[in-house]
Amino acid sequence: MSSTTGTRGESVTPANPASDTVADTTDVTALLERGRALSTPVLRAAVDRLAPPMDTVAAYHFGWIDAQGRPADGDGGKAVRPALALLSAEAAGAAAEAGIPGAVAVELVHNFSLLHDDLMDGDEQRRHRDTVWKVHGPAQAILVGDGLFALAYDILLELGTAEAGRAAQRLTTATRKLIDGQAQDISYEHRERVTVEECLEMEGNKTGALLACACSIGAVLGGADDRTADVLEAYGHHLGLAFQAVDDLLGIWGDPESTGKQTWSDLRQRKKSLPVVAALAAGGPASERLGELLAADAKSSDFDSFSEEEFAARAALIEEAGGREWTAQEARRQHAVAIEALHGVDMPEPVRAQLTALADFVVVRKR
Ligand SMILES: CC(C)=CCC/C(C)=C/CC/C(C)=C/COP(=O)(O)OP(=O)(O)O
Repeated sequence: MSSTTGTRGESVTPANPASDTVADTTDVTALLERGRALSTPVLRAAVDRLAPPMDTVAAYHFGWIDAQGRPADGDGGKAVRPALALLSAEAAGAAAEAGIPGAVAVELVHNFSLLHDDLMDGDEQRRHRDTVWKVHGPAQAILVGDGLFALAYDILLELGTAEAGRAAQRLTTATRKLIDGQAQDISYEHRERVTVEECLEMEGNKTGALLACACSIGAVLGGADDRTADVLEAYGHHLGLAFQAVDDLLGIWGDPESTGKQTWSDLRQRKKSLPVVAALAAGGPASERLGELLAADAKSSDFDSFSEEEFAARAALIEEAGGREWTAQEARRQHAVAIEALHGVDMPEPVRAQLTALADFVVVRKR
């Protein structure tokens, strides 16, 4: 496997234990850059429609300006969903450009969810800078999130075509799942035990649904019939599950320099992410000790001032109980199912290869 780093640091070097079995992914940086280049002008024009100061707050969130309002070239995210939408339009036989409104609509919903999620979780860092609620306050985080959500439908529905209506319906279904997944995720933080099945269902909702939707609405806007869109949606769903499994690994063992988030971010949040749930389900001494510690943590009034060492001890138990390896295997399994799903559609072979490369990137990413 080759090792290279893109202009925004999209390393394709194996980054975590999920990466053992994937193919070379060296062209992914170009795919992500293309998605970003084609969608950003439309995204910026959409954001400009927000009333002040929401337009400025959104520009800060996307990294176009800094906290002082000066132009910036900040980390606006990996743009995985736009890349998927454009490739799916091509898979349907259209030019990539046909997928742009879908790419932008999904990216708007994704960013709405990040703004609200950071506020709900009290997360202070995203994309290597302070979160919107931290800089501009909770009201702006809520309002700008709402604004991005509404803009997503503007972008689709002002096309005025039957395809845009079908795409908007798929976006609504995906957003409902995204919200369900978030509600499940939050409720699980307060539960002592969550099954692996419950965790996978939650992750399919909170992450799988929107990646799936990026694919299906890109395809619909590219002229695909519903069956073809459904096949690409299945690819995106399993890719989303792989994506979230890797996110769960990075949420415990990720390097903050790469992820742009705090150390041990998911442990600080008491997330019942896959490594934790799998470790608790494994049984054995490490699993039992972890269960005791997490049960005590749930009642501890000192949890917010836990040291790095205390989180490191919990991470070590999760790993010893097998939660890290199980999650890495799950990422690889979902990656394989996603690629297999692509066989259900006739598409130009270069597009199939690019969708495969994007799936490979998802399991080797460090951020
Ligand atoms: C309703 C509501 C509040 C829902 C929240 C749901 C939520 C935050 C799900 C997590 C999805 C996820 C993996 C985000 C990171 O995506 P990414 O790594 O592609 O982010 P990037 O754009 O920064 O690269």
